[in-house]
Parts: sequence; C-alpha cells; structure tokens
Amino acid sequence: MAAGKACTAVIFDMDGLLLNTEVFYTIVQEQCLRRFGISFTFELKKKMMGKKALDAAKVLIEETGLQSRLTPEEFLQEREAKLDLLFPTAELMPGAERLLWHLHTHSVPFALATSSHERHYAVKTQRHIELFSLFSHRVTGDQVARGKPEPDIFLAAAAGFSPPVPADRCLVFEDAPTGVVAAKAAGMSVVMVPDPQLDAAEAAQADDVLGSLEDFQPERWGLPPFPA
Ligand SMILES: O=P(O)(O)OC[C@@H](O)CO
Ligand SMILES: [Mg+2]
Repeated sequence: MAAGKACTAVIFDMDGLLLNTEVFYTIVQEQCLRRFGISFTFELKKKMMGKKALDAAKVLIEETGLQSRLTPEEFLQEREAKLDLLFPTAELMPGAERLLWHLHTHSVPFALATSSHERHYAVKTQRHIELFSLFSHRVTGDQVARGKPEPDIFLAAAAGFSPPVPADRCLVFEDAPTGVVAAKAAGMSVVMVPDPQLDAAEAAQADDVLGSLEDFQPERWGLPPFPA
C-alpha cells in the first residue's frame, strides 16, 4: 500500500542517516564547551544538527552566550582538529548498505544532499568508497548559498538527475529536524529516521518516521520491494 505519492528518485542526507557521524560532533562539541564550564545539551545539538558548519557554529556561540570569548570561526578551528581524527572511522548506519544496493540494482536514481562540505565528505566516506560511488551525484553544503532548513540543497539535488526529477517525485531521507523542514520546503516527501532522543513533535512534518533504515518498505513509495 502506498504511503504517499509514488516517487521515482531518492535523495539521501548523510550525517546521522547513512553514516554514524553525529556522535562525533557530540563528543567533540562536549569537549570544546567543557573548558568554559558549559555542558553540551541535546536541546542545543538538535538546533545545530543538519546545518552547514558555520551556521551550526553561530548557533552554538549564540545559544551558549560565548560571543565575547569565542568566535564561530575559532570554534570551528578547534573542532576541526578533533573531528579529523574521528571521521575516518565512520561506520554505516543499520540498513544503509542494503537500501543503497537495492536502489542501484533496480536502477532507481539516487543522490546525496549533505550539509557537510566536500573535504569532510571525503574524510567521512573514505572507508566506504565503493558504496558512495553508487550515487548518481552529490550536492555538498559548500555548493549552495543557503543551507538547511532552506530548500536549496534538495532542489539542486533534484535538478542534478539526468533528466531532472520534479520535486514531488523525490523521496528524501533525513535524520535532522532542520533537514526535514528543508525537504518539505522543497516540496518533497520525507522519511525521517530520527535520533531516538528527539521528541515525536520534532518529526511532525515528516511523511513517515522510522526507527531505522532497516524498517523501510520501498513499495509504500512506489519503489521496487526488497526481495522476500
Ligand atoms: O546534512 P548532513 O549530511 O546531516 O550533515 C550535517 C553535518 O554536517 C552536521 O550535523
Ligand atoms: Mg543528517
């Protein structure tokens, strides 16, 4: 049974959705704030996740009131060195590999739309080169002027398919509230696989909410079912 409009192309978020990298941001940001005696709360994290690096850094500085002690740029510099040690160890999220190979096998076009910039993309995916080579194309955060929650990155991803795919035929997978807002603003259907710590209200805009990519049923979106 279809859950929504039949979709002909899929657009994936990366951090926290395909790769288990959100945990690295949490660890490093906790460390950065600890020296100021500030704890990094999930309330703050959820406002930052899914955003481009500088946008997220500005949120952190504003929300913690550190404006007079640390600039967003200084925070990013400090964060970068720590993240670069962790990103190469990034693991795939459960169900990611099976879903990407399934779509590839059935010639369903799929693209990546990540707020990560191109250098972070390369560091994070280095252990998964073959899998990430399956994407028809990718749009990284540095390629769009306005990051999520603006719709630009998803519209650019839809326009990049050959031929371009209308927004209402694109199915987006996202883990972050900011990303869900962006995809809905682009006029797309969204399946959310949220961090378990997120309140259900944060997923209200999503068309469907899953505990894991392993629970996805492609036929509900007019896509070929997994083999029985
Ligand atoms: O858009 P994604 O792939 O989640 O990247 C966001 C990440 O750079 C920080 O949360
Ligand atoms: Mg994400």
